[in-house]
Amino acid sequence: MSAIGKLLKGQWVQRGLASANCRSMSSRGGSSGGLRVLVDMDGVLADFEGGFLKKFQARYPNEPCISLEDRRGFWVSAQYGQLRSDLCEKAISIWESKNFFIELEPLPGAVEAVKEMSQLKNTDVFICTSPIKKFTYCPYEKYAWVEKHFGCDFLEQMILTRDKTIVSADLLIDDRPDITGAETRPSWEHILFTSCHNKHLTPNQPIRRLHSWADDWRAILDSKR
Ligand SMILES: O=c1ccn([C@@H]2O[C@H](COP(=O)(O)O)[C@@H](O)[C@H]2O)c(=O)[nH]1
Ligand SMILES: [Mg+2]
Repeated sequence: MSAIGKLLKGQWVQRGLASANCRSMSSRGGSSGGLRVLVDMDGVLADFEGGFLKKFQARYPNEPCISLEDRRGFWVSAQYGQLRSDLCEKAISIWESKNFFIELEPLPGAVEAVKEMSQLKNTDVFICTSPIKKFTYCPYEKYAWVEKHFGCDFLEQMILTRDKTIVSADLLIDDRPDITGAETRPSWEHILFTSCHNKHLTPNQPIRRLHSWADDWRAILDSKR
């Protein structure tokens, strides 16, 4: 049976019931016409790196792994592949598995900060995240994660795209250092969110950082108003 067939037969029908209260009209949505902020999900709101390491160690207890302290580079799979070539596929198998994305823990202060940000006057907040191409679980679970931590009204603010350069905004808060795509001059300023994989990095271009959600994100927003 195709992946879509399986989804329609099982997962969506079953889990869709859990979200029945999200079917009604939302009170969110629309735009204030003010500052537009895109907030990435993996590595900014959700603890992708911590969740990955925990599940990798649980599934492959006899394989070597890379501590968060030793992580370098955005691509987890690439660093595991350098450690030993077959570990690349094993790493990928972790985030391709059911319940990987939904079970990620929020990063400290992330949910509180984004809820507060979205309540600010003249401020429109969107969660902008890239799904993996193996779509069986990831896109569904990303929506479910936002519903779980922010409530169903926030689903109006979701943008799933593998090319963030074509999304127009004032700011993009994202842990990936190199964000490229079809648009060579994106409208947003990229604020690099510090993560275990990028904290040692000195980017070629000057780039502002948000070191954590305890850092002064309000000042960054105000600097663009
Ligand atoms: O080695 C890796 C690490 C992460 N991914 C996936 O990339 C995206 C990252 O999304 P962002 O919106 O840039 O945070 C996410 O879906 C990870 O699962 C990967 O494919 N390989
Ligand atoms: Mg990210």
